[in-house]
Amino acid sequence: MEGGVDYLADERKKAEFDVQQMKIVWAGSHHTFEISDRISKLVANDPAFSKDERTMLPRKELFKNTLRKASYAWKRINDLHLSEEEASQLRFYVDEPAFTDLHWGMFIPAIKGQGTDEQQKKWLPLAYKMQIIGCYAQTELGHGSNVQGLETTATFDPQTDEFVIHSPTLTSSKWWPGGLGKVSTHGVVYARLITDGQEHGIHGFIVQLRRLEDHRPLPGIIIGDIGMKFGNGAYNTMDNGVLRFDHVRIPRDQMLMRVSQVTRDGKVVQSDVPRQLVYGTMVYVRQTIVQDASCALSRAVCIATRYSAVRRQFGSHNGGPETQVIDYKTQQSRLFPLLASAYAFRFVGEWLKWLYTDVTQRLQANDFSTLPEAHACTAGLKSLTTSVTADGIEECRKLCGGHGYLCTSGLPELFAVYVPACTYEGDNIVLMLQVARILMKTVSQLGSGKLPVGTMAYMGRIEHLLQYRCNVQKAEDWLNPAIVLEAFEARAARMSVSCAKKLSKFANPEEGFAELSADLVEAVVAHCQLIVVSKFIEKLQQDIPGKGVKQQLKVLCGVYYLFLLHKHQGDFLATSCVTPKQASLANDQLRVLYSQVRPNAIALVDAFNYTDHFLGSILGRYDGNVYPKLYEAAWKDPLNDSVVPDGYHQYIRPLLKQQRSAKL
Ligand SMILES: CCCCCCCC/C=C\CCCC(=O)SCCNC(=O)CCNC(=O)[C@H](O)C(C)(C)COP(=O)(O)OP(=O)(O)OC[C@H]1O[C@@H](n2cnc3c(N)ncnc32)[C@H](O)[C@@H]1OP(=O)(O)O
Ligand SMILES: Cc1cc2nc3c(=O)[nH]c(=O)nc-3n(C[C@H](O)[C@H](O)[C@H](O)COP(=O)(O)OP(=O)(O)OC[C@H]3O[C@@H](n4cnc5c(N)ncnc54)[C@H](O)[C@@H]3O)c2cc1C
Repeated sequence: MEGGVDYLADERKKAEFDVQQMKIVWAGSHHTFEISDRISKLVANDPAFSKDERTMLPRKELFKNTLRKASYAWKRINDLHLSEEEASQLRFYVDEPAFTDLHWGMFIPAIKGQGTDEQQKKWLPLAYKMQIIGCYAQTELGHGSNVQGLETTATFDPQTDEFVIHSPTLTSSKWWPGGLGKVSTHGVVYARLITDGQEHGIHGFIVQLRRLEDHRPLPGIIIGDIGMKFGNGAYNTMDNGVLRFDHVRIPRDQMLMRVSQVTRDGKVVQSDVPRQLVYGTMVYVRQTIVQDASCALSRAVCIATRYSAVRRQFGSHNGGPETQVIDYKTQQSRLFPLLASAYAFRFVGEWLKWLYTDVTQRLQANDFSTLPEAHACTAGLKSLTTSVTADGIEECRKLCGGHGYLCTSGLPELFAVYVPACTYEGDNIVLMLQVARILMKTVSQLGSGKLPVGTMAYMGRIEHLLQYRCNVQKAEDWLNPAIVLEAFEARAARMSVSCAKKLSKFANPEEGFAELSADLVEAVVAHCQLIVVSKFIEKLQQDIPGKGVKQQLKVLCGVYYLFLLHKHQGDFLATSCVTPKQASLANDQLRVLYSQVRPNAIALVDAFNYTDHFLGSILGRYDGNVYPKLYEAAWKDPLNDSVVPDGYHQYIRPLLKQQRSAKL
């Protein structure tokens, strides 16, 4: 893959499986592997996409550099006639948050999902050619999670056949939309629809924000960037923006009208599409965020695993080499569950993509029956995977000791870029509580004859799950997927039923829900972990070619669920799903699996097929040549440009002089 001496060659020789085949499993297919391999190399080999100085640039330079890269990327996409899939891979491997993420990831999907055929025909060609650039302007200074609480108004004026978009208060200023601050010419703006003095809820409107001639804001529009965010480089390449409207007029046909229409005389007509489709873009993006979680986590794990094999501490015998830190059981027990989680999230992300595609096809045929399942799965899995990934990146930084704290390890920037995923596209707790509502509704309907479907189907066997007793006798019994699935199902079902029972004691269900919300979130976590475990197990039922590939995946699947069982043994014991003895056997089996991962660890992270450019980490270099490169990089820091620092004469010399004269 990369040239030069391979300091990890001995580790690579230990692999017990076909790494090339694992790369294809990770990519999803031969086709996606070929594209991602080719495009990642194309980006890595082009100096215009260098990331070397990103964490050292002041904001204005950083932002301009992002604009340069985005414009160059667009030129490459067109010059090379890249397909939509190849273009999106190219943007991914450029690896720099930019306005284009929101243009392609939210603006266009919002028009596709909520616009009528005519609206799509009018706006999409302009957007596809980037003749207009769009953002998704929903969140306000005063309201983000509570979408129904948004204050921006869109009042229909029947005299002129226009909507008047207005920000009535400071807190109604749009605040956060990516790409809005400095770039977008247009936005899908969410506002309260008012016709004839009556409110009709939140709807999306296509609003032009800047003149196409000179990029100045249109009359009545105040627009800018909201300021620096957490971390060096990181998400500061993005112009998250603020936007205010002073009675800005747009034609009536710029309200996205798939869900509801406003007629020429100001009547609001609901189509038979459910109103929740106004939230459809969020469902789409949450699904992509789950896929993205496996990328971010695998990247951190790749860095920490390679470095753990390079790094040696203690244990030298007769002057021989010290022990590789990856051989410490504590290191393995922190690192390998994250490696297993990266694979688990990959497969659940793959499944969620399938689910989303299926729901979209059904929606097109006016079948809305699977929308609640799509909402529950995307909301729950987005929350679970982003929380684990953000914590996992930080754990990987700690696994790299002191060097992990250097920007050249790539981990601080990765964490800073990634951690807002726990907040954007729905705060993780708020989304978990959405799933909790759906779980409680499902439990309350048990026995009514309405069978739970999709990922809640296991609740249909509630009687059995409430009586279930785990029959694990010895550690290896924990390798039986059927036993594991039942234990996870019973735990999730019992936690939900327990919450439902407590809820039923409250006279006011909303009060009960608020009071029990922390317990409800725990029940949702159990439910979502069950989904991930079951999708991993399902993946193993497929035909997976390649020497030893399936076996490695079985080991990783075992690590994933046994680690969860160990970490959450309080839940499993409290719900009597396992006995203390069985929990202890699970932990014994987990240690056995760690020792099976160990020889394959480097090959398992090689299977992600990341270039050194994409990893952006000296510690994670493919060749393991860490120390000379760390040493070399230190001298490139601008602080080392001069031997005597700027400020010496002003601040250090007078200090030293003063101490000398005090002594004399
Ligand atoms: C390759 C492409 C990559 C592109 C992406 C790049 C990433 C870029 C990085 C960052 C982008 C970040 C962008 C943003 O952050 S945009 C803003 C996101 N904002 C949010 O997510 C807000 C979160 N809040 C909400 O979603 C909602 O307000 C709410 C929490 C769900 C509450 O809403 P509301 O009060 O209206 O609803 P109820 O709780 O009363 O529920 C009513 C019924 O509706 C159902 N429901 C709720 N949401 C949905 C949905 N999304 N889809 C379908 N159904 C939904 C809910 O279950 C209730 O159903 P019931 O049957 O009980 O009536
Ligand atoms: C980097 C970044 C990019 C973004 N990009 C965009 C964008 O492109 N477009 C856009 O429109 N928005 C964007 N956003 C906004 C984002 O969607 C919101 O920040 C997010 O939805 C969370 O809402 P909030 O900020 O109002 O949090 P709040 O809701 O104010 O959350 C604050 C705290 O209150 C808790 N909380 C809130 N409600 C409840 C409840 N009912 N029960 C229990 N606890 C609760 C939360 O858990 C949290 O701990 C972006 C945000 C970030 C950070």
